[in-house]
Amino acid sequence: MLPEKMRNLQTCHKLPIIDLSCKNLEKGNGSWTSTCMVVRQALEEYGCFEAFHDKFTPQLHAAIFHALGELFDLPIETKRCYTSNMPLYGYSGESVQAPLRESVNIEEPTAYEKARSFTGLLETVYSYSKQLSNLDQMVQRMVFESFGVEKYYDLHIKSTTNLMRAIKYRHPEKSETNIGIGPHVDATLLTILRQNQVDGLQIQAKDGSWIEVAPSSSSSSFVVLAGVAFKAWSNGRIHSPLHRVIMHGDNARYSLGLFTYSKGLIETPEELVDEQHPLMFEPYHHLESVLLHLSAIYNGRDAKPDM
Ligand SMILES: O=C(O)CCC(=O)C(=O)O
Ligand SMILES: [Fe+2]
Repeated sequence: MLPEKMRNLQTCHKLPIIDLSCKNLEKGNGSWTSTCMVVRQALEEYGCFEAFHDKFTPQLHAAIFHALGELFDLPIETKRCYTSNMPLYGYSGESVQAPLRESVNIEEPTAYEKARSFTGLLETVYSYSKQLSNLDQMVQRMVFESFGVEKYYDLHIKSTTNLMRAIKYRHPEKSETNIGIGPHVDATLLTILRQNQVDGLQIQAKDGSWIEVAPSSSSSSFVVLAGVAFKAWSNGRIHSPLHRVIMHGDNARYSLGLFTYSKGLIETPEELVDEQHPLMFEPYHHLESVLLHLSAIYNGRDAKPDM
């Protein structure tokens, strides 16, 4: 019998890869419709896939990860000045729970002015989030279409808001844990992640095994992950996977995430509820409940899931 650690990584799963490049996809054409179904299948089976999207140039990626390196190299006193009125937004330093991890969390809608007045480096990161947001909206539209409820999409997307998170995981010292962030689900609708060349993200498959995510280094590659809000919205059909970051090797890992929330209600469309699929989740105020949850963590109480 293999030790538990190895057994859990023994997996024949491979994360689905989906090409969402605009040159191939036009809303309404055949490949758009079939790609909507492929996105749905990936989110139902894994809650996650690797997306290719051709709008991001290698130059842009080089500039972004260069900016991230400089951002986290700023003195700790400077980073701590990037604060927010909202709990856990702004700069979040290394902690007992995640000793390798620091993050800078930029929230909309005040983000632009604030990021700009803090440092030009954050402005670069924030402008990138605008492009990621287009990808996010495209995936959400595809999900709505794949479930035949596109009539709700426009209203839904108007009420969404994003958090852009820049993360650094330093490599662990010999005596330290190699856990960058422990297993959690995101409370988002969707999370879109882009990393530097250092892997470490793992996604739990439905059978309990961990899939090591090794995205292509192409500037067009992103990891798309469903949060619990999409699971609730879809009446449990979309899977929201546990995921974690494990650090290997000597290099620091940098990642950028776009985290999407609704400022309104998460409510399952009536079309997705019937006798075989009774309502699993009562409607709830998304962002409001996430912020309440964060306040609970902030006040030292134990809470799950992560934001
Ligand atoms: O750094 C990553 O790739 C994952 C980060 C993550 O899961 C989170 O911040 O919720
Ligand atoms: Fe996460």
